[in-house]
Amino acid sequence: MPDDMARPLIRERAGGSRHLEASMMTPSTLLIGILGTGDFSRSLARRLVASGYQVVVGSRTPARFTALFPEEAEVTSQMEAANQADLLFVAVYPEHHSTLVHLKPALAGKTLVDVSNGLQIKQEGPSNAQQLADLFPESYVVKGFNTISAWTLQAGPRDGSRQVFLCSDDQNAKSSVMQLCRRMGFIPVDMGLLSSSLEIENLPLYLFPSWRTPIICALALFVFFYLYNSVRDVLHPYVTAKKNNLYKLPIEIVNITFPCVALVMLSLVYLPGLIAAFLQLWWGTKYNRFPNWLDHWLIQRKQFGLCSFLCAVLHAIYSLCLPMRKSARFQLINKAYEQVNAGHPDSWVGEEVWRMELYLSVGIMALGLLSLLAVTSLPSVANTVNWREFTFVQPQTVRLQTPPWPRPKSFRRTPGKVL
Ligand SMILES: NC(=O)C1=CN([C@@H]2O[C@H](COP(=O)(O)OP(=O)(O)OC[C@H]3O[C@@H](n4cnc5c(N)ncnc54)[C@H](OP(=O)(O)O)[C@@H]3O)[C@@H](O)[C@H]2O)C=CC1
Ligand SMILES: [Fe+3]
Repeated sequence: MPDDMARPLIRERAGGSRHLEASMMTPSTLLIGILGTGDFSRSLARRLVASGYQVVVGSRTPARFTALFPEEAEVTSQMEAANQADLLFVAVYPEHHSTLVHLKPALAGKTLVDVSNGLQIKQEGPSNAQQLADLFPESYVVKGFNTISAWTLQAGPRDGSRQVFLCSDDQNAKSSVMQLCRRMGFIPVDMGLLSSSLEIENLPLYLFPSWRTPIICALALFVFFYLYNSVRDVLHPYVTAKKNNLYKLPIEIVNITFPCVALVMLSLVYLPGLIAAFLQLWWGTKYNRFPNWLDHWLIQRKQFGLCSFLCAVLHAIYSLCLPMRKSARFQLINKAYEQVNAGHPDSWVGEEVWRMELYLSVGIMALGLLSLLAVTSLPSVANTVNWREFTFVQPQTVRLQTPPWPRPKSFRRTPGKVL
């Protein structure tokens, strides 16, 4: 039995376990074309080949780029690719779409996937996809894949961005692209008709869309509490007792401001849920739509929570670093005492204290941000690791797609027999 135990449950192909996904799929008869040989095209070709598709790439100068594509993909002229392929990705910048018009007869009746992105957010159409549809009225244009980077395509959909937003005026064309999308390991999201393409093209241009309000909120609260604490702990003692507490501004005041912000932000995580529950009780139904502001607030609860967590982490780091500051202060005061004792009344210690406070607060801030970065990048690192390589459990796709073994006799095909 030792030999049996040593044999792996899932047999590796010559190319290694990374090809497992492709090997489990039925060989596709669909020939996928890609126009353009840029970064996106190369990554897409790799992904399609790995997903079991036949790929033909159309280039203006095919000989120059053949070596950059996987062996299984054929690199040929644009016309040849347009003639051969059943479905084509247009991986060419939108300003060059018009240079493809000579392919119109070859592309008639075929599905064109427009992957292009805009350079700036557009509020009004026509979108790139609509312009492409106007250029090729006899083809079926599907908008999609523009939110997936060339890097994600190449690495495989293991990190967070797995959703592919698709839209088209032709239901069949959209369905075939959705199927292709699933086989490549992505999750298609149907966005309806081609008129939604403007929205899809704008998506990658929004920078952290759901973070804006929570970050503005956190900053506004920080400023408010910082001013309040400065007035209470620095200005008030100065006015009433002529006590100089200015040294507290860079570290101590910041340190007591963070928990205030963290607590208020945490309450902002729970508050919209309570308001929503109250509204539902008030209406007596859960089928009414919430007002827009509440809807947005509910969606951004995670970001509010993470901002609150950031403030709590910074507070913890500041608190841990306070003893460090106290010992440095002690040493400085000691030096000042020695200087005064030695007959130098104009001591430089005041300036030194300021410098020390400044360095310390900048250092602590950097430390806090770095630790937060490390914490937030952990989930994506965890996603990038291929856990299958560490487990002995067969992935579900394998169990679902391998036929039962040994097959019942009645299911076996007799070679040469016409059914
Ligand atoms: N890179 C990315 O991560 C992403 C890119 N996209 C979209 O994919 C499309 C392609 O992007 P990308 O691959 O990065 O761009 P590249 O500049 O790397 O490639 C563009 C390709 O277009 C082809 N092309 C065809 N006609 C022309 C022409 N007249 N002038 C210049 N080039 C032409 C060229 O191939 P050849 O010379 O062989 O004809 C060229 O390699 C763009 O619309 C972009 O918005 C979308 C999401 C992510
Ligand atoms: Fe505390």
